[in-house]
Amino acid sequence: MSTTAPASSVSSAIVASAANGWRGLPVLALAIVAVLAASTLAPTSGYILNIVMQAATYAIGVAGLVVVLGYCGQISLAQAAFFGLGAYGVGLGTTDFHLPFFVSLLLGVAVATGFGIALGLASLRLGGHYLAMVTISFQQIVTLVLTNWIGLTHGPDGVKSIPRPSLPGLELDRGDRYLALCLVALMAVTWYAWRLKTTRLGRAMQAVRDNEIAASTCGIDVFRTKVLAFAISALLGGLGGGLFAGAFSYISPDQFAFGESIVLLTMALLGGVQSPFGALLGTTLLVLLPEWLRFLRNIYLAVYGAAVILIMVFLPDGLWGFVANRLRRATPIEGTVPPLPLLSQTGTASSEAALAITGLAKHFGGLKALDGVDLSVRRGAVHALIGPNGSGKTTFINVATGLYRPTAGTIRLAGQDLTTAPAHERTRRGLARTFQNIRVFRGMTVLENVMIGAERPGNDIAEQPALVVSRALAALDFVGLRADANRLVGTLSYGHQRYVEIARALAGNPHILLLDEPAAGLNMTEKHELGLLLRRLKGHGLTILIVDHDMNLVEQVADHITVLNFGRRIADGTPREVLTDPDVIAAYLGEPREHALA
Ligand SMILES: Nc1ncnc2c1ncn2[C@@H]1O[C@H](COP(=O)(O)OP(=O)(O)OP(=O)(O)O)[C@@H](O)[C@H]1O
Repeated sequence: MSTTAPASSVSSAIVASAANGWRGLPVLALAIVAVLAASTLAPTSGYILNIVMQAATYAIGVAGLVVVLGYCGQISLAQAAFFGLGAYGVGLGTTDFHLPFFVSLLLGVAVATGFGIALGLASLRLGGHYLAMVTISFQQIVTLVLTNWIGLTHGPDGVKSIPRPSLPGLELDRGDRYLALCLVALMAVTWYAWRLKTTRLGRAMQAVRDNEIAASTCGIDVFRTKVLAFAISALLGGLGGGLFAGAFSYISPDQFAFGESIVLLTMALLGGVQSPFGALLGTTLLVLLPEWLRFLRNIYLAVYGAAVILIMVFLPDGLWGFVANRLRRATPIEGTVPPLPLLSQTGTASSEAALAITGLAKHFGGLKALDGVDLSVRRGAVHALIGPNGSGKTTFINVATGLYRPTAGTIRLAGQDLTTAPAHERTRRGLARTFQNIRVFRGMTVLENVMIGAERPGNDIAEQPALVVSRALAALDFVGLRADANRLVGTLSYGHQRYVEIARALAGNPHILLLDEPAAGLNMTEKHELGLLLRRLKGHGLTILIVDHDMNLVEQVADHITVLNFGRRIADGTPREVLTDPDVIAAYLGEPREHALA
């Protein structure tokens, strides 16, 4: 079957870049060797060493912000708290509990990660500013505990004489060697964060950042993704803090207070929060800038602040983002790919119900947006749902796809009851949709958008990165957007963004596709092209439920029509039966459709 065919006919470099970040591993290995060699030239103690050590350990913590904020879009103002938990893990573990350095580091990182998961769990109920407030509160609690639980933390006096580690045959007590350890950890973390962006989890995070609702209807478990982002971010914060404690041998609560979280956030934003290289750049600059500007004596803080504000106002993507955007080239992807599996289906409808909905009701307070609607979409058929504005069509699609909980009724997909299943679970079972108001992932390329569709849990190739790329390219081929694969999706026209949504849905090889007003906002030419596309899909036997006001489009493709009015079903049958129905003419059409009468 075509689904298991290799993607070798597509440029392997493109497939690798889009699907597999392991390619950076040899570079990482070389860089580590270079750093180890260069570190022998570093001073064993002193000012320069301390500055570089500070930048390296901070940058590890800032990489955590890249994951949680840059990739996943969740504002965390508690990174200094995680940094502090890692630092105190090492500080207290090595001095008071006499544990080996690396065991203490592991404990500190584990505690930080545990609290990171707990904060992530808060995202189930809270989002945006409220979640940010929770992270601030957590930050303050950690500072208070570090300051006031004197019996454990030594309070404001902090922890002194923190030792550095030693490995068999390698004494890391010397400054240059410990610096080498920090730099190796930094490079590994930077590589990991960079690679994460091109993995399935990284794409899921970016999808959640760009559009949570669309992400959930692409099969992404939004809550789990956020918790993972918080966990990884806290883990990296704890790691940076643990190494920081060993670097300076003394820690105190004020080093991990709220102000430091702001400093870490500023580092990420200044360099470019969507790239670990940006975070590295921002951290290096913010550690070095105050040192460089010291000759300005009393006004250096003002100049420093002004420089940071100017850069952030005029370069909203940060310094790295600014350069990366300039260098971005949307090169087309050459080569052939296996066709979409749906193209091998037959074009005949069966009597079996792909989607069976009975007695569906959705009430918003006293408003009955849906009131006991029955609707059955036959496998292989194109079923249209029409009705006047406000009759409940979009609500129907939202309830069917799990974005709204129904007030009453049942929803069965291929015989399975999904009435209470969350949106991502329905997508896993093969339900795909597009939106009336386009919902694409704006920070990502066209190809990445469609890859997220191909990675739908339950899709046969979801776990195989190279095949995900070729499936996404096949879907783009189908809608005619292959040449735009490497463009940022937001640069496409409105009509083409709709096609990206359709390609995203098709790449997941769905059992049924729900199209919510696909012709809305399109011009006449685009509507004509959309009609042709839908006819091609119909020809391949894809089961489709389409909502639209464009009766020409509906007449072109529909095998069956259901009409809603005030949330109730007023007609259901073949296009000829429905479009000549006096109730439908009175409620919606205004006058009989000529084609239907012919
Ligand atoms: N989240 C919501 N909260 C409250 N009322 C809602 C909500 N969503 C929809 N409604 C109401 O439910 C009714 C049906 O709206 P819906 O958007 O489903 O209609 P529609 O048939 O899709 O309309 P249109 O063709 O204009 O898109 C409307 O009265 C609308 O105001």
